[in-house]
Amino acid sequence: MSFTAEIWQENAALFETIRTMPFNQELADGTLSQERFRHYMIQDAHYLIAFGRALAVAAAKADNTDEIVQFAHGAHTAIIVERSLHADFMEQFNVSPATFAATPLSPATHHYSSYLIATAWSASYPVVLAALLPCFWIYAEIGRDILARAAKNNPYDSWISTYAGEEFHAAVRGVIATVDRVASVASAETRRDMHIAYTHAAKLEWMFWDSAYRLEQWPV
Ligand SMILES: Cc1ncc(C[n+]2csc(CCO)c2C)c(N)n1
Repeated sequence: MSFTAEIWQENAALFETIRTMPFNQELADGTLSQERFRHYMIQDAHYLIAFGRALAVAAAKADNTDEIVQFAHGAHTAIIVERSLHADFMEQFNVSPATFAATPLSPATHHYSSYLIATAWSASYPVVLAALLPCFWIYAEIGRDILARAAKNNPYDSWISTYAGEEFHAAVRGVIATVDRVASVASAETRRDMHIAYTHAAKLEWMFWDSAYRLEQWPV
């Protein structure tokens, strides 16, 4: 079994919890409130900037030129996606630039963003990649799962098609292949740390969606 197949299997219950959580169920059936989607989108714009930075650090740590290109391109894409959130969704769901500028990172976004950036700078290349993998892989699987059961005329259609689309899936297959390559030459100790990083980031994906559903704010 490949390293990534093993990681997927180990985290299968967590994926099922994410797949069936209220945010994703309501996103699929089109009943998710605009207020919750708006909260998610603003936080996602913050998150994507941190994710882009972490990918750029991964590119700088890469073992070979193909992987420098792969992750530098990923960093570029994360920022393009962040900008398109402003140009398309925020426009459509009435989030003005002033509202975005006045909304700080929520506790969950702050936690996930800080974890990725700290890991990118301080961990070894294989562990950095394992921490970045859930963001790609879980979104690809959630995107396809939601597309398969999405209601007709779902107001969130364009969000769903981004993550269910072939272009995104091709990029995800590329990241999975790189993680398998890196794991195949890593020590047992590094592979163990990769498992820990993957599970940690996957839990933060759950927390991110859950916090949007709860319209999470700072308690003080
Ligand atoms: C919390 C959160 N996690 C994952 C993604 C998905 N995602 C966004 S950009 C990107 C890679 C592009 O380089 C991926 C996989 C998201 N949007 N928000």
